[in-house]
Amino acid sequence: MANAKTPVEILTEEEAAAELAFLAAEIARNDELYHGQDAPEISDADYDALKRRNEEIEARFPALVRDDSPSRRVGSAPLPTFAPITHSRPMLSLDNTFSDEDVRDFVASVYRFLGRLPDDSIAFTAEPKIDGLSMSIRYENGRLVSAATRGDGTTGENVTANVLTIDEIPSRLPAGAPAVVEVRGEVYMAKSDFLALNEKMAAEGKQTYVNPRNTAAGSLRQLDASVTASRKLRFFAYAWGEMSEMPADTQFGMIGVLKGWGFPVNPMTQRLSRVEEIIAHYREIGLARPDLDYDIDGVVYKVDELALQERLGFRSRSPRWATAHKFPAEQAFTTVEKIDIQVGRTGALTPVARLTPVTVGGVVVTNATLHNADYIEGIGNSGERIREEGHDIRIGDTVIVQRAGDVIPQVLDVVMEKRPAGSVSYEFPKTCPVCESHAVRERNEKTGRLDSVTRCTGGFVCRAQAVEHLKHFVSRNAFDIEGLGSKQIDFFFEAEDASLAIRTAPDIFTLEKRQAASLTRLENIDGFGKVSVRKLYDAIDARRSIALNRFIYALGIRHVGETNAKLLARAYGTYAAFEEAMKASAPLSGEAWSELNSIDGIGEVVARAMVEFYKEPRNLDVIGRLLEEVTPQAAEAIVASSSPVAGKTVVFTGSLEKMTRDEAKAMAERLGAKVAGSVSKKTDLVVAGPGAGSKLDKAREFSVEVIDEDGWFELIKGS
Ligand SMILES: NC(=O)c1ccc[n+]([C@@H]2O[C@H](COP(=O)([O-])OP(=O)(O)OC[C@H]3O[C@@H](n4cnc5c(N)ncnc54)[C@H](O)[C@@H]3O)[C@@H](O)[C@H]2O)c1
Ligand SMILES: [Zn+2]
Repeated sequence: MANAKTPVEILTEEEAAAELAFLAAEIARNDELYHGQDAPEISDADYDALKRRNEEIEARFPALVRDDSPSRRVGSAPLPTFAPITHSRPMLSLDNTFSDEDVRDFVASVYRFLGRLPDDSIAFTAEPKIDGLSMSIRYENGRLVSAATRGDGTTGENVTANVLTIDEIPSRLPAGAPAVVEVRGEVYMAKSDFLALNEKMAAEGKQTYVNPRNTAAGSLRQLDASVTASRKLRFFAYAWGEMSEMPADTQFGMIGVLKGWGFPVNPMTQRLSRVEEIIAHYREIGLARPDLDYDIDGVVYKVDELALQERLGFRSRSPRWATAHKFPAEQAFTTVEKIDIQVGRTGALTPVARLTPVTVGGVVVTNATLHNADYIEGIGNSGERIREEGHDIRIGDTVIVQRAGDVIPQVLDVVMEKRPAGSVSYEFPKTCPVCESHAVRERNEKTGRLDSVTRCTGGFVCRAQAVEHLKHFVSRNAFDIEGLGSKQIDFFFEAEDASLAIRTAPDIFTLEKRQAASLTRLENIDGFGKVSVRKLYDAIDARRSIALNRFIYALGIRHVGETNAKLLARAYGTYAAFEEAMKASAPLSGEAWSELNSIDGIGEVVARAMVEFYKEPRNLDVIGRLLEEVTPQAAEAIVASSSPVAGKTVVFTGSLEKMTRDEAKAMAERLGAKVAGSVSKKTDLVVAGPGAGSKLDKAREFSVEVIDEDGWFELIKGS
């Protein structure tokens, strides 16, 4: 029996008929999923391949073309949930071209049809093909009266209420517009709005959407128009239906008219006449594509002169005067050759799929991130199933990879039919591949779910973590040592010679001393020279004194980023006080612990991470050696000593009416006060607005002075 791989040239008539029947049903099914449900099951490239196969077979066996052939149909039937609208003029599809050769053929066919010679110049417009859903919007006497989806090209769905919520679509036309106007174009969702929507869905623990096009279509076809209104849809006008009067006689002229009426039109639309110019514009739009805030899947060429369009006319499902030049698919099939594990600074184990190289949208892809163990198993961040039916990813699997712009390639799905017999599910390592320490997944105390990240417990023992730690230590917001970047760290870390090796941060500061006593000279090594070595030593020496917050940040404690490091430096003032407090917090109770937790901005997760860090003797050893070389400066005392709140610990609570919480905090800190998030024995003053609750009770318990906002302004008056 023939299959989709059998060359069309050798199909028997019987086989061809059977395959055409199969394709008609399969394409109709996918049309319904895509256009009807906004939930396609296969990629656009796969869908286009089915369509092409159908066309090729029909071209060889014209007598077998079926009445229900996909080459004669547009879209899918309108959903019965919406009232039907019969289009005054059909809304058709476009013929596709995939190569420069196809484009030349298209242009030649236009010349041929019109009986023109190649040196008669026929103008074409070239404009991006927006990946949204097409809409026909009817105006009578300047007022929007109805809006319809394309449906099956003849009958669409009445979505007037939904379309009225789209800001970019005018509900009235300016005076002077013809009595009947039908504007056609594409409703779409901006990529940025799509990402924001998905972020919101994820934050609410809801299922996220797959892509902007399906989301736009789904958002528009809502029975409740207020849902549509909340979705920020946009519009590009590029065509028209019934017009009681034509305001222009070219495609390009009509676009100008639509623009004048207040419709957004695409700024990359151009009028060109030579094929080479058309192809050059296609490349230009292709290059701009990753940076556009909306998805496009090709460039549409249309004969510019409307009189010529009329002469060229239509085929059953598309105009003869236009074609869509598609971009190469940004998805492709390849196989997973193996799965490697990378180890980061905090010990996170990240799986990476090594792929058989494949070109995706013009770029060769060899790797794809697999994020974590759950992702490989087919489980998303909130426990939901990802990929179709939660397919897991296995070594040897054929997968669909996708590249969108500069984003790291993703594995979109697994082709289950091609899974090798006897394949086994991937077993995530239980030990670190670099140091062989145990790798664990912590349990989130709040949700009870396992953390998605698997971590190496090796800490300083782990070479991978050690080298990433060093890179963090010298990074821009930490020690920022000029001439000591990621590349140099790799070199020094791997160096065998003891006078060159940098394995932990203190080694950076003993390098010059060790070198002075050694015969292996850094300046003789490729990539270094006398001058650059001297510069490096100077840069290192320049950091022997460093701001406390940078020092704390450089330690690379989990969850302690720049902001937290600043808060800690400010709260403790000196490194000695900071370290002492962290050690004293070890029991996770007592005064030091509650003081740590009362620092505004420092949450319990951060506090715990610091306590853990300071419990580890190896960390203390490294810090001890580091402090022999480096002096963290005491955090600048910002205390305006004359102010009545200088040196005091203040807590703001309740709803403040005369200042925002941030303002209050900044004001207090400027006056030398320390602002805490909760009331403890150490609190000197509580400023309470209306609705202050438990903090007020605490204040009474510790007999802390409580004042209201007015009292606060009275107190600091003049300072
Ligand atoms: N994955 C699937 O299962 C599946 C199923 C059906 C269709 N599809 C995809 O949908 C598309 C086919 O649908 P189609 O029949 O709408 O054909 P089409 O996308 O090839 O072209 C026609 C449509 O392009 C749109 N368009 C965007 N910008 C335009 C412009 N500047 N000028 C004119 N038209 C413009 C219009 O909405 C028009 O109806 C293909 O991309 C196909 O891959 C995918
Ligand atoms: Zn390790």
